[in-house]
Amino acid sequence: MTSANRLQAALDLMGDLDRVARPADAVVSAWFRARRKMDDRDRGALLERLNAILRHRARLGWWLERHGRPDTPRNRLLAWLSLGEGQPPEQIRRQFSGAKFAPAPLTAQEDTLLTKLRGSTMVHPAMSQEVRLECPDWAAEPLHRRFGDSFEAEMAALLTPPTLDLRVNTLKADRAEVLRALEAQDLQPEPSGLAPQGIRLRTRLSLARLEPLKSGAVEIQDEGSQLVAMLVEAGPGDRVVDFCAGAGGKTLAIAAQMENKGRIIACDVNEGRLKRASERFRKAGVHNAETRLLTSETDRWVKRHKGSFDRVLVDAPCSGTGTWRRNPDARWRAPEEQGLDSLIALQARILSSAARLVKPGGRLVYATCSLLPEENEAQVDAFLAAHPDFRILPLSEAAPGIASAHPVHLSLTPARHDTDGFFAAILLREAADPAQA
Ligand SMILES: C[S@@+](CC[C@H](N)C(=O)[O-])C[C@H]1O[C@@H](n2cnc3c(N)ncnc32)[C@H](O)[C@@H]1O
Repeated sequence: MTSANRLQAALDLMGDLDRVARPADAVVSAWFRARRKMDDRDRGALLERLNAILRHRARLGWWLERHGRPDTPRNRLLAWLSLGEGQPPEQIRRQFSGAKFAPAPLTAQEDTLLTKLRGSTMVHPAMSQEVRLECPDWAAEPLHRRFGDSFEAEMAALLTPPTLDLRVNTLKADRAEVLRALEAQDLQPEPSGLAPQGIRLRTRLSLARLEPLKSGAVEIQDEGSQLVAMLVEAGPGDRVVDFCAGAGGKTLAIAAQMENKGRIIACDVNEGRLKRASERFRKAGVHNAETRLLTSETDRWVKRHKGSFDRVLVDAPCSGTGTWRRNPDARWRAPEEQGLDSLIALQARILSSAARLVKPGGRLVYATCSLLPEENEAQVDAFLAAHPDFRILPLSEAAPGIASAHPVHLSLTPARHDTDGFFAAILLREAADPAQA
């Protein structure tokens, strides 16, 4: 592809992203599926540019507004080429040639925009802190409250490109063996600092090159997510529920901890995700997991299985504020679709319903990939106030090796831990007979 063809491809994809109200990664996957023949290098370059534009969305919008131009894919791309890539107007003009598979020539207004942007840098002193740090209005107040003096550092960390984290599937391989295989491919793998089965890759690569991924010896999973699954501490033979299992990322990690013994039930209200989970179980060699589609969090199945499980994980639907490194577009979508308040109410209902499944003496883990206190500790406090038969197991007792950003619960933040933002609270149900405890 020529550089002009790559720009036209970026415009097509940005147009789809603006039109389709779905997460960027889903839109991008669909777009590439329809263009399977695209060269790996073109694909990599396109993705890199697109992600950079997504990570600079507020700042690019600020510049367009300053110069009285609407925030369209074309204007955004022009502003990016000028401010982000430092391309001079004449170079941009040459690529917007109107030739086949190249963008249409610049209009007079677009040309003026480039002239005005020439010599400016991405950040301007008149920008608010929120624009400079790409923090949407809906999340600014709770994030300031959560981070105080660390707000700037945490928001800046959320703007860095994510690393690629892998979890070794101990049903098929061990970490030393996978590390050796990745080293042999010259991928410079590093064992994760906190997750015992984690491996971090910092070199950019096409996933098609990752042999252990094809064989099911590793899964892609952020280190924070691996730690949440670890806190469930499910053992071989346990009966476990992963209540909001989605496509089974944490179910897979828990099943491996259980050495394929016992039973883990992956529940969700989304049939498509559970289908993907089943496929992943097969590929990973997991035999002790099954899926259960729920009609809602109060499905009759929950009532029928009250008090039946040793471990229950609630990986609740949330604002996803902790995953902005990976999903930069999520800032500008979620959770306005359903509203933060209704999301918080849903989390409370899910937690309280899933808690019924826990045996006396059993463990309930409530987790989110949110950084907002109202989805995390406030949610746990409200649950405990309404459920006196549960108490907290402090992280310092459950996993003393993890230096959390919260005194009692697991709280991982991008600036402190170089992981996605994650929260998890471990709740124990009092044993009916104190001797059981
Ligand atoms: C954070 S995601 C789960 C991610 C998954 N555990 C993983 O590790 O890959 C939250 C999940 O909650 C599910 N969900 C939403 N409402 C629910 C409800 N009322 N009951 C159960 N699950 C629900 C969503 O479909 C979504 O898959």
